[in-house]
Amino acid sequence: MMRTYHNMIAVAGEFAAPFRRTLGYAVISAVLQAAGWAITLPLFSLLLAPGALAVREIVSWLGGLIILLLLEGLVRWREMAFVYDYWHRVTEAMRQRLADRLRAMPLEQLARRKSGDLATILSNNVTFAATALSSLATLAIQLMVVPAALLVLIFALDWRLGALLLVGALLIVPLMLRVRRDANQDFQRIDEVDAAASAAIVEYVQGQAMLRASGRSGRNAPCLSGVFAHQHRVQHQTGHTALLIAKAQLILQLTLVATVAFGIWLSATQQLSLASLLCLAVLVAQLVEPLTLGLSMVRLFELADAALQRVNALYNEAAQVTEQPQQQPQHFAIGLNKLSFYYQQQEKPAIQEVTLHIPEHSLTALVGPSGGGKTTLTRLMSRFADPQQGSITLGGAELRHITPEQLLAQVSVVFQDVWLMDDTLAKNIALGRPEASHAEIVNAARKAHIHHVIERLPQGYETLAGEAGSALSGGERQRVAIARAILKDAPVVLLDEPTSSLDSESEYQVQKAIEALVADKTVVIVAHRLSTIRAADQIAFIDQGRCVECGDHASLMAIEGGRYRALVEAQQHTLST
Ligand SMILES: Nc1ncnc2c1ncn2[C@@H]1O[C@H](COP(=O)(O)OP(=O)(O)OP(=O)(O)O)[C@@H](O)[C@H]1O
Repeated sequence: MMRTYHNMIAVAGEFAAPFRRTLGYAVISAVLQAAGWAITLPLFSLLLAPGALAVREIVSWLGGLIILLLLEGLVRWREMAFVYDYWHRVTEAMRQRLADRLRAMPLEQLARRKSGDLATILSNNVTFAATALSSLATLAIQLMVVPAALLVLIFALDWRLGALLLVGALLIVPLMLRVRRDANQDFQRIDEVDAAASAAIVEYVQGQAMLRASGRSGRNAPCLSGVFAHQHRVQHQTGHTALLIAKAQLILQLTLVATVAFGIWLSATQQLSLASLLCLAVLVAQLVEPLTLGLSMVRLFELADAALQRVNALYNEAAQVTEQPQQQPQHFAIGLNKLSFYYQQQEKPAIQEVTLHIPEHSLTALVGPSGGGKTTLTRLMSRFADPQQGSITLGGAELRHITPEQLLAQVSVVFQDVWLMDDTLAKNIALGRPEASHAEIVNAARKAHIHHVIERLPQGYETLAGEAGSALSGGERQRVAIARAILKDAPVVLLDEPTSSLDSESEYQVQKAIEALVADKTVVIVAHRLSTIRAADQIAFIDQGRCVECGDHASLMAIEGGRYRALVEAQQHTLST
């Protein structure tokens, strides 16, 4: 219970104070409600008293009851204010905080999480967590405080009646603890299979072209097979808690009936007044609803608890921090100093003790066999993740000490998979410099050799990327990304395999676009086509995470039995055959 409360306070964030206040109101209104029912005892006593009716006293008790009801309505109104005033704000703030948290998470950590899982947290779990704060928490208080207060009143009527009820309530405690524990585990499993199903659907939709080509786009698609059946199995298995709840409800009903029967016997044997018996009947009748409703809602409370835990766990994920003291890059040379890096859960390092100096305004090409570590090196230069050993500097400042805003302002990246956001092509190009004028956007597109392609589209620069996506070839998408980098005009450019899998015309166009982008910049390019990087200032040959050779084309070709030389000769041989 306390864990759930702490999770609620953590999730409420800046709204924790009004939330606490609302819980206070919920307690007060529940106590007022129970106090109202307590008035039935003096009323029944007066009504059943022998002799003339004590009208004045009856009216004053009724007046007291009306005041209590008015007070309760007033407090409940304040309580509801949280639901109406804050619900949307809490939901929005929660999503905003989670988005901030995702932004602060190292990209490597983010890439490891399934997108379906994150989507579930940001949509379903946030909605449920907000519902838990806005209405379930106060409902839970109502369902606990009202029966507790009624139990105290029944004890006051006759301690034996109270004790009987208490024993019945204690009998169901172990059952309910089991329901809570099982339901909590169930909902975590349900969340996991739901997230897996969402991820599978995303994969199924994105991979349609490939699946249709291989004749596996139907129910037997590899990404879907088994996912829904597993989801159904898990949902079915998790239904057993409903049986436990029904058992607890039965025990409770029997206890209530036994209490009333015991009260009748006490009254028949002159141990309980008739007024007390009538009052007992009223109090027991008031107990039925909150107790049965409370029991049937335990699963819902646990579902909310699971949502709170998942939202909180994401809040608490490690963030990539800017270490103190903050440093400013003094120039645009890059230094890799004894750099080593492991991907999570990988035994072999992807990068091992790489030391490389990339001078300002120079072109450095990374070459080597597939899986050697070239992409990882460029990713580390944009602080995709922090290296476990060694350091990377930009202009003499360590990346860990540069704020993300400053780093992003200095570095443009064009990676293998060009990502276009769901907006117009103009907005996509202006992503790195939203304040750019239309003329500047067109100018960047011209330099990137993509202007004539965009102009031919019916909506031109106003074409939505989603619609343009299917009309743009791989090379054209890359040129949109290059136009984006040209417009941003950052002094450092990281390019990852921009010429992979293109026909020769597209490759020529992309090459021209790159030439426009890299002039006067510090450039690191991952290259497979060695012909295009002969003029590079330096070429680093990366294999098994190590920099095994480094120099310009001529000096590397001069190494007898050198790795770069062997690669060039192998490519020349392939081209000539
Ligand atoms: N996200 C990841 N998680 C775990 N291991 C990874 C990840 N990305 C890459 N690796 C591993 O790190 C090593 C280096 O990969 P990297 O992609 O940097 O090589 P590369 O030289 O760029 O290869 P290619 O030329 O094929 O793109 C490989 O062993 C690869 O399997």
